[in-house]
Amino acid sequence: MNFPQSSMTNGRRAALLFVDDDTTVLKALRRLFRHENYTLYLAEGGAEGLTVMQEHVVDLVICDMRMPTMSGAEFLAQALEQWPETVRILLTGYADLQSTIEAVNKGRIYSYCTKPWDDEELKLLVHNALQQKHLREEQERLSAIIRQQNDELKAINEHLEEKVEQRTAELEQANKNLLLHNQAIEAARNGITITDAKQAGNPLVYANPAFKRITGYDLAEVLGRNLSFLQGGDHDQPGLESLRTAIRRQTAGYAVVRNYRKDGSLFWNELAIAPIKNANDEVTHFVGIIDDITEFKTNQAQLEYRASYDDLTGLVNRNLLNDRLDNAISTAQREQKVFCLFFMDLDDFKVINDTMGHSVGDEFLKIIAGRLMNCVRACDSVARYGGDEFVFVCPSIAKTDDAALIAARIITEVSQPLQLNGHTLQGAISIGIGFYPEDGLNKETLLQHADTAMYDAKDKGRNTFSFYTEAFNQRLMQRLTLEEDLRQALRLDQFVVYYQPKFDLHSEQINGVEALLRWNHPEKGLIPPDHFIPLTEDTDLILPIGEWVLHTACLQAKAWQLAGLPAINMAINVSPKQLHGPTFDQTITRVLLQSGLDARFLDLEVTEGAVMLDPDKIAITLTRLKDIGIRISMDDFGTGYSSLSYLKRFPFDNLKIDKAFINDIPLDEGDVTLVLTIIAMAHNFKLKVVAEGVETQAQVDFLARNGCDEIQGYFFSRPLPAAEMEQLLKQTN
Ligand SMILES: Nc1nc2c(ncn2[C@@H]2O[C@@H]3COP(=O)(O)O[C@H]4[C@@H](O)[C@H](n5cnc6c(=O)[nH]c(N)nc65)O[C@@H]4COP(=O)(O)O[C@H]3[C@H]2O)c(=O)[nH]1
Repeated sequence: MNFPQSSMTNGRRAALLFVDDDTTVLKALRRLFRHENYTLYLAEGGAEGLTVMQEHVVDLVICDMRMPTMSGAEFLAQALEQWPETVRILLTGYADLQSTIEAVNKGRIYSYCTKPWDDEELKLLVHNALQQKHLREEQERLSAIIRQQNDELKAINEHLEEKVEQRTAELEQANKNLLLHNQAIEAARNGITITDAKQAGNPLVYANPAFKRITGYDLAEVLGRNLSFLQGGDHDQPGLESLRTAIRRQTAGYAVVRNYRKDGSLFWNELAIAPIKNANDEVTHFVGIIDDITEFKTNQAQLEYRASYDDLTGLVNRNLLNDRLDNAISTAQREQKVFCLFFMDLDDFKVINDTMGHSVGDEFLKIIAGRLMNCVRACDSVARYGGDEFVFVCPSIAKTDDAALIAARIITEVSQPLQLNGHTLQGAISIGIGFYPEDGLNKETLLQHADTAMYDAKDKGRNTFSFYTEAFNQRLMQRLTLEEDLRQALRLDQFVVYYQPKFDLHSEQINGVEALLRWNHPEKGLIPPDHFIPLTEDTDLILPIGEWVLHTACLQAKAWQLAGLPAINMAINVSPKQLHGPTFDQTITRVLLQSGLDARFLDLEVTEGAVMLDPDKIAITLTRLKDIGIRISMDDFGTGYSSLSYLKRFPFDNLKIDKAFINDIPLDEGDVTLVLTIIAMAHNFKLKVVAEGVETQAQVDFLARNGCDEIQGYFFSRPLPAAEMEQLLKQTN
């Protein structure tokens, strides 16, 4: 028989092992299979058989059942454990048949063959066993391949599923993103448009809701149209050209353009466009982002305006004035020309502001600004330089005569009465004029010199104009020096108070003194107050100096009382600035407290001009002072407004007739009538009358005869230093 397949296992010859203690059996078996295509191993016992199996690959074992030392069953059990793939066949006698069949059934051996065996049967058994082994191995190999392929398939499947899941997630995310982008575009504050770049005329295919909010157009009205309709007729704009170029070149573009809403109103569009490309890199659409920057533009314009113009009056401000002056100077230099500059300051504007409030003051300034503009040519610059200061640069005026004409016109215009808040007001302005280059080679000097000239105009009586002169500049410089000297005088204690007695014509006694300030200058000697008080008024120096006088005079009055001299009134001059100060009554109370002087001995002399500045406020202040016992005198009566209503309105105790009316009595009939009228009128108001500047016996007699209560003047005594005044008090009272 030929069994070619079974003799080969995995491409090699199958190996058979015969185990029997009987060498004749072994030889018989070898003989039987010698010519078959097998590799044959022989072992004379179980132990040797196991050694062979360890050293060689054995496909089939034929083993005798009954062997000494190790039985066939024992050997096969060990072989099964170590080489389960090896086919095991038992050679058995009939005596062992039962246990052999059991072994077959339990799978411990493949089959058995009873001794003596039939050769062909044994060969067939071996062949079949090997065939089966081969088939089983083949099946296992195939199963392994199938298992491996299954595993690979599973892995591919799992990978595919993973991929599908991932793709699905990506798609879901992409969908979400798309939705989000869509919502973002719809919710965007900026207008967003998409136009079709492939169609002629680049028509609109999409616009978000903000587009409607900004332009007022519904989507239905604008779809399919070219967005140039937003320009209205306003096509001549530089920004548009850059947008057109961008579209032509299919690139991104940006421009700020004027657009018009559906209602025709203008809005500033900060427009950015960008091309959208398809997969083939072709531009299919343009996206446009519209930002309505109208508010920003308006604010910007306002800021620019504010940087150059005065908010209140709309006149040029200092910044722009500086530029214009620079220009005027360079033009004048280039063309060898002269130009003129007016420095203007409203007279008594502070009074309007203080008495009527800032809003009236502002309105007043606006009206004046308008009037100034009326006086100049449209191309000239009138600037608001400070609170109530204005500057006018006039390149066309080169001669003093022309400048004087304009100045006069400005004064006339400003002085026209005007109605504000139910009041009739009359403006007044002082103008200083300087010429370039004569009065200043640069703008700072020119402005300063015109300002100096303006002070000259003020000095000349206000509501007038002055040309800059070096002489006045010198005077101004002296004034500045004097101011500094006065500050120093206060620091160095150079002020002294003189006292001039007041004589009571009824009791014929000194019943008071007036404190009069002197400046004991180390070089110039005693300087009278008229020489420096006006300046201290202008500079606020009067406040510390006035307080010093109050303090010194009150201390002096108290000192005389303490020295046993009869108690007399101490009259002290109060300047308008002091009186209008917010803490004047507190200052007085403090001075009284510090000096220890009883309020009823203090007599404050105020002028008509001072109370006139803000009558309501001053009436309250004076009443408050009067309430604590202080006396109030109206000084210099007759020189100012001399209004009867004032005598009623303010809590005056005394009325002082100015020296100007006393000088020529009793000879001048006019003055006599006036003085008699004042005395009668004052008495009607229950005021005492004091005559100032009494120098002659005739004046004394006249005044005594006509009921004047007190006199003050050189006739009785000049103002005296404290020590001399003390002597006089001792002698006379
Ligand atoms: N020709 C002539 N003059 C006479 C005669 N009798 C008095 N006088 C002068 O007339 C001035 C009277 O003072 P006033 O009217 O209050 O006028 C004062 C007053 O307005 C102001 N003044 C003086 N001291 C002070 C002060 O402490 N504070 C303030 N705010 N002003 C003061 O200065 C002005 C001038 O003061 P004075 O030079 O001291 O001049 C004093 C006095 O010396 C006379 O018979 N003939």
